[in-house]
Amino acid sequence: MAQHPPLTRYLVEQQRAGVTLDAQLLRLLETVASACRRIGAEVRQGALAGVLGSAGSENVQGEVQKKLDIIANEVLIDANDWGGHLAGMASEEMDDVLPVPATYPSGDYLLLFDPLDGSSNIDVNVSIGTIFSVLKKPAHGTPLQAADFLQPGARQVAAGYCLYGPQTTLVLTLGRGVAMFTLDHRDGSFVLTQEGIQIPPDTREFAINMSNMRHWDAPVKRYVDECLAGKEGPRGKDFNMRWVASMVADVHRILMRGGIFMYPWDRREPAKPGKLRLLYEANPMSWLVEQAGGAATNGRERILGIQPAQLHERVAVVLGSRHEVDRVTQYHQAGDA
Ligand SMILES: O=P(O)(O)OC[C@H]1O[C@](O)(COP(=O)(O)O)[C@@H](O)[C@@H]1O
Ligand SMILES: [Mg+2]
Ligand SMILES: [Mg+2]
Repeated sequence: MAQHPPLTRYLVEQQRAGVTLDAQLLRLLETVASACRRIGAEVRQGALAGVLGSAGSENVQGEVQKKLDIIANEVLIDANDWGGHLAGMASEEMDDVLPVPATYPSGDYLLLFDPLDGSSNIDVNVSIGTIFSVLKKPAHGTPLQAADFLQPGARQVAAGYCLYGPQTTLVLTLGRGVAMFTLDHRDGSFVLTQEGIQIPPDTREFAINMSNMRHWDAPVKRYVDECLAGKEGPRGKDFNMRWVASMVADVHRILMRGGIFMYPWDRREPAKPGKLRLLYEANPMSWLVEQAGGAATNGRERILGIQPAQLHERVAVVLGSRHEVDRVTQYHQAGDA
């Protein structure tokens, strides 16, 4: 293998090594990568391309959409809806699922995405990204329906994200470990720069939005209090804290050097299980983290085992270094007992 093989070569070698990767899935992954390259180009142009600021609209979840949320969503749709590899798409920014238009051949796969993660960071030039998840369309022979997308994360066939930061980085799993590709801006190719990424099981770094502390449940408060107590506390070591407010950047840091990320349920909107979306954010990130030897739960159960009941379902998220995630999960389970 060349020192930095391009994405296509990596995919073909995965296929040869026994990963189930048919021609449609191969095209899908290439297409998502090239859509991310285009989104990344818009991000880099920023004010020069007039892509910053609010779009003046709201998505189905009542969140104000930024111009880039909409642009990224459109780029992903335009790139994917004609190629014969997809049956349909679902996005954080679309109310309903989008079948491939009848004028184009339909494929076997479903693509789910958070087109632009970390929207609050767009206008301040902080890392943002695109998160994606791929499922197989159930073979029921009837037209595409929203229920086709309601599969537990354990059934994903591919998942990843593209981080638009100081470098543009594509991170991917096909169920055999996690690989990272860096965009070579000189020729526009994603090349393999790291394989077999492993998250250390222990960490001294946690990520949570501390401003919500007064709204947390007791197990989360206990865990963070113990971290804050440092060397003198029950953990016997000092912890550091990081919070980018772009899940994609926080998860990338954890894949690179370990840590724990939490966006738990809180009392602000008690009817919502959490802020993050199960299908577009939690499932793909949880699979990546598990594939890198980490763990991901909603505080009580494995995220990848959750049967989704609706498209835009939310979930509490605790993911990262295995021993820390286990600890937070045990604190919840002890509280429930
Ligand atoms: O602003 P808060 O409450 O800290 O939330 C930050 C979280 O919200 C998100 O930005 C949600 O993603 P979107 O930008 O796709 O809505 C996560 O990326 C991040 O972890
Ligand atoms: Mg997001
Ligand atoms: Mg988003």
